[in-house]
Amino acid sequence: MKSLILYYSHSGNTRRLAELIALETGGALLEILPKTAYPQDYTTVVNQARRELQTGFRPALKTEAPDLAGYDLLFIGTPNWWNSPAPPVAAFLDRAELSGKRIAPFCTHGGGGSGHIRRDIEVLCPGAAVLPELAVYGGDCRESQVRSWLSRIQA
Ligand SMILES: Cc1cc2nc3c(=O)[nH]c(=O)nc-3n(C[C@H](O)[C@H](O)[C@H](O)COP(=O)(O)O)c2cc1C
Repeated sequence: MKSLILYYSHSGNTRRLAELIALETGGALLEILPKTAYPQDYTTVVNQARRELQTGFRPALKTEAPDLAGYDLLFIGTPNWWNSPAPPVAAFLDRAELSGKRIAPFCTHGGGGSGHIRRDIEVLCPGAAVLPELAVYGGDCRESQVRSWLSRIQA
């Protein structure tokens, strides 16, 4: 079974989790990059993200949509931004044709868990089977946690 691990990461936590999932599954990694990087300053990015999420803004992406035809399982990773997927992830999913795919969401967060990320991904991916998510606190990802999630979702 071929899998692809797509993710956006602002400060590196979700990237590290994506890399661990790639190691455990042998799947390919693809980082979703916005054309304009988000500011590093925490308060600035928090306010920008709140505005974008309130208005449903979709940033332009540097990452081109790959051909997803050969993949049965797509891992979709995002930081928890205001309980939602980060706008670059929503922008990617908005354009992708994912009907009939299995989607495994994963996120990192600052204490709020996965918020409504899984539900938002379901709305963004009509016709896809969205599996239970993995939510990891900050950079605290452990092989054992990833392995038990992978076995739970039969990846
Ligand atoms: C714009 C923004 C909004 C955030 N909102 C939340 C939130 O609502 N709940 C939460 O638990 N953590 C929140 N966080 C913390 C991040 O989810 C957490 O630090 C995450 O691990 C960052 O992942 P990254 O390093 O891959 O960017 C927020 C962080 C940012 C920058």
